[in-house]
Amino acid sequence: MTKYKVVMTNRLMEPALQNILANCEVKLWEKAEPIPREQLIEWLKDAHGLIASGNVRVDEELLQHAPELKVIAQAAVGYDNIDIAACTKRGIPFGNTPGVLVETTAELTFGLLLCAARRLHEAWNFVKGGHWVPGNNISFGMDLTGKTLGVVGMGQIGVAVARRARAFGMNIIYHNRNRRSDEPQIGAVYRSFTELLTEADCIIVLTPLAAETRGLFGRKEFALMKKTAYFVNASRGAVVDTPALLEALETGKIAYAALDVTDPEPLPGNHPLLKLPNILIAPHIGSATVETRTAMAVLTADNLLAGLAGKPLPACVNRSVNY
Ligand SMILES: NC(=O)c1ccc[n+]([C@@H]2O[C@H](COP(=O)([O-])OP(=O)(O)OC[C@H]3O[C@@H](n4cnc5c(N)ncnc54)[C@H](O)[C@@H]3O)[C@@H](O)[C@H]2O)c1
Ligand SMILES: O=C(O)[C@H](O)CO
Repeated sequence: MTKYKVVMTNRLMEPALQNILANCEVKLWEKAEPIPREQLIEWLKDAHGLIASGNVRVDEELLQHAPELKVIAQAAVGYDNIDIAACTKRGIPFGNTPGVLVETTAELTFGLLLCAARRLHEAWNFVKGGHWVPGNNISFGMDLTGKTLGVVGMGQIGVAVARRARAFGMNIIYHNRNRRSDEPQIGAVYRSFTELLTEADCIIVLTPLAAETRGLFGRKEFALMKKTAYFVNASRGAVVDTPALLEALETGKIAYAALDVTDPEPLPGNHPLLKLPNILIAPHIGSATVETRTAMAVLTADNLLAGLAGKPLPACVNRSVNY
């Protein structure tokens, strides 16, 4: 039996990779740098399936070079690198991995806030650097208990973060594209975007990156925040205007930022954000545990194989082409 041809722009965790290799003829890009566009175009010319990754742009121009493509899958919930309208126009279902990474990403997101508020990475560097001598200490942090957390983007991960914040005795306000009907269950109170910015002691961003959220946090928004505010971004780097964040941290418009995502990514080693004392940056590791990356890989393989077989994807973004 002829096997379907599949292009993978990065490696997936076992056993999902073995499942795909057993069922398909695979071209796998394994190098650390993103696959060059020309290489991807060349590989896609007779491919039936594509496993994409966040560093690959899937748009109309790319799809023109993939006439046989039946399905695209990606091991991520965010899909800002994929032109969904272009996929839909060609009848290609796109599968992502919602749900399976919610608790893990919430752990990292709330963990960033906790580490930032208690200055844990400064504390560790202080001790490691041999500065812990009588009379010397790091600058003090901030209690979370009793403070107001503002969640912007109260979706699956936002709700899981709110649950953790409640356990820490925080009051929770949120802003979302649509006001939620389950506020009592979540234990969060709705605010307009401006109200949230002015009222929150800590702000956590968990919206998708889309046209309406690109640059959502700019100079004006940082100016509205409390000077003591802690700002956490675990969504996508481009939701924040990076020069505006830099200025806000340098000039004391806000107190501190903790980021799991940056613009650009990876952040170059000489980037001015890295020179600031009031920032903590992680290299986009929200979902990066063995268990969760494995679950994401399994769902991605299931999406791919379902699409190749012409069946509904377990998690499909453009369902209109895949029922
Ligand atoms: N750091 C990481 O490793 C990591 C991991 C997983 C997800 N993410 C990011 O987090 C995002 C959210 O994931 P999720 O699973 O919670 O998705 P979700 O779809 O469940 O939640 C997103 C929420 O944002 C809201 N929203 C959309 N546009 C908005 C706007 N303009 N203003 C306010 N709210 C808006 C939506 O209504 C929704 O409630 C993903 O799209 C992805 O970009 C990052
Ligand atoms: O969107 C997501 O799932 C994460 O950012 C992937 O790493």
